[in-house]
Amino acid sequence: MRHRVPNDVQEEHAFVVEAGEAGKRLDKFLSDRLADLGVSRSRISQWIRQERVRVAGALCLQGKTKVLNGQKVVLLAPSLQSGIKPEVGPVEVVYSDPDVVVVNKAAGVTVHPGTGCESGTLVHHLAALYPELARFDGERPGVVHRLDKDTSGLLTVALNESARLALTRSFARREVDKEYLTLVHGRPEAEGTVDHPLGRDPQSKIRMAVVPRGGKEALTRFKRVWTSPDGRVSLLRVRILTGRTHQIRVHMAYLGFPLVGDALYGPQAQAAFQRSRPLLARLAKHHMLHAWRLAFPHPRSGRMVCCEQAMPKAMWRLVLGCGRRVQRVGLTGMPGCGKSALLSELSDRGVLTWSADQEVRALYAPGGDGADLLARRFGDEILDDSGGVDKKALLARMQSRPGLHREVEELIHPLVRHRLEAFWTQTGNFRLAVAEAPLLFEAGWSAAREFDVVVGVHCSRRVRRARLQASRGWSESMLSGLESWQWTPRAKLSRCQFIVPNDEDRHMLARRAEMLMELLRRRRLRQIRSLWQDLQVYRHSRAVLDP
Ligand SMILES: CC(C)(COP(=O)(O)OP(=O)(O)OC[C@H]1O[C@@H](n2cnc3c(N)ncnc32)[C@H](O)[C@@H]1O)[C@@H](O)C(=O)NCCC(=O)NCCS
Ligand SMILES: Nc1ncnc2c1ncn2[C@@H]1O[C@H](COP(=O)(O)OP(=O)(O)OP(=O)(O)O)[C@@H](O)[C@H]1O
Repeated sequence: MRHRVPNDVQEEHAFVVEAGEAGKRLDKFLSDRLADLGVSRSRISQWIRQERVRVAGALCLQGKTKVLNGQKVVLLAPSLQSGIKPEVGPVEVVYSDPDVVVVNKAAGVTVHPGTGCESGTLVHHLAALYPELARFDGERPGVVHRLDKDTSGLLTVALNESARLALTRSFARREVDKEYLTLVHGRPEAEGTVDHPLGRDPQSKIRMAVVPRGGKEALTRFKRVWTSPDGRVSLLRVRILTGRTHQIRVHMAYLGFPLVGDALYGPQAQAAFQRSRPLLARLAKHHMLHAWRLAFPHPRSGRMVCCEQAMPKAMWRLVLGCGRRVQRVGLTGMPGCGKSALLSELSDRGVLTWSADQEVRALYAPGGDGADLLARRFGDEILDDSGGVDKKALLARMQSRPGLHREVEELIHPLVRHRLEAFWTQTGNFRLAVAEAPLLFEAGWSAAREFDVVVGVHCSRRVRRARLQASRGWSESMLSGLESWQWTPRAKLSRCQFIVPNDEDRHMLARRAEMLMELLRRRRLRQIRSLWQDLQVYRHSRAVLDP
């Protein structure tokens, strides 16, 4: 009878059983002899069943058959070459040994070939560096887990079959600790878990979605590590306990915090980001997701291999860019202390400035919103001939009716605050912006949301009184009347981070303005340094094998 020889036979391996091997099972004998090639026992059993093995000239279909001393065992194995043609290309190896290699995949690189991507993938480049990968068949040589094309970070690849099996087992048993870093729009809770099944989006062929029925179980945990001062962007550490397609992207978008750069799951947030921070948005060409930490038991020794990979440059530059915003300084103090004088010294030195009193003047001008509101409340007699607010008349009313000043403030302060908010959004590339507001604390603007720092100007009442008398002709009763509507000097100054004394002349005030600018600059640098320190751990790479 003629034996059927598989027609794809490519390689013949012939061995003679030695005395020490006699009595071994055939499959065990072959797997020991082929160990260097990284061929698994299950692959050998398959070959035996496929009639590829002859013992002493006879076809043998039983792996359990015992081999005898001196017998010739011939295996007609299919080619052990993989379908991947090695290509020289960039690969950043983070860790490697004879069994396993860990690489830092760049965003935009596909891991293995698939439809529409036949060459130039990471495994093509790896095959050029590690010829042993050619022993795997198929198009995913050594690949034991995956990273999406646009996700960057750590990827483990097995270099032989037994390592592949061991690593696949470790992943299945969740012995692998894999953590991602991601930048999302908005400010999620300090930490959270998303437990919603995922399936194909019924409305789109390319999207996944949280689906009410028929989805696959999906569990994502995150911790927020940093949020930009304007609350627009946060950096998260994320672990996924299941590995569904686009899991992190879909789950975070579902919570309302899509990934920065993710036009598929966060098109609106991305468009808004592009509008408000066009230069920064250019850094987010793809979604900001980076597999930064990977720890797995070594497939041979079982010792943990721990790798950490710094976040990519574009992601770090985005964090820094979003972390750096104009320093918002509030300036306040008692009437006549010299707020406007200090503001003009700062403005002369290139600082961007804003003044509540000037905004009130604009609001009170003919046709202004303030004039309109006050006229509706008090009638046209509060307006002068041009249609603007008659400030003398208004002040006289405020002084004559106790409590009326509060009513005026309640009408006017929201308008002023609105203009202050608009001012913060128009600070362009300025590092420092100072907003003068006599009633900053009284109006409730002291919250950290409005200002990074509040500066108080102080000078003795005697000096204030004299200056106001000389410059504005204010009487003692005028001054004390306005003061009675304000907090005391002590209450104001105790809430300020910096105090600028102003009892001396203008020359001295100019020097103090320069000193203040220097102190504010140092404070800005300290804040940037502390951001660097807080996020230091995500900017360094290391690979260690635990003892
Ligand atoms: C009282 C008004 C008519 C006086 O106008 P005028 O042009 O003469 O002075 P100006 O607006 O430049 O204010 C001068 C100083 O007065 C003091 N002052 C002004 N308004 C108030 C007030 N409501 N309570 C206490 N002090 C005040 C501040 O120290 C201010 O710097 C005017 O300030 C006003 O309408 N104030 C109510 C709105 C307000 O609270 N403005 C303060 C800034 S938000
Ligand atoms: N160091 C100084 N030396 C001399 N004059 C000064 C000095 N500082 C301020 N002045 C003058 O004192 C007056 C009051 O100062 P300024 O208008 O700056 O005070 P303010 O705090 O803005 O007061 P208000 O709250 O009433 O608007 C102005 O005429 C100003 O030119």
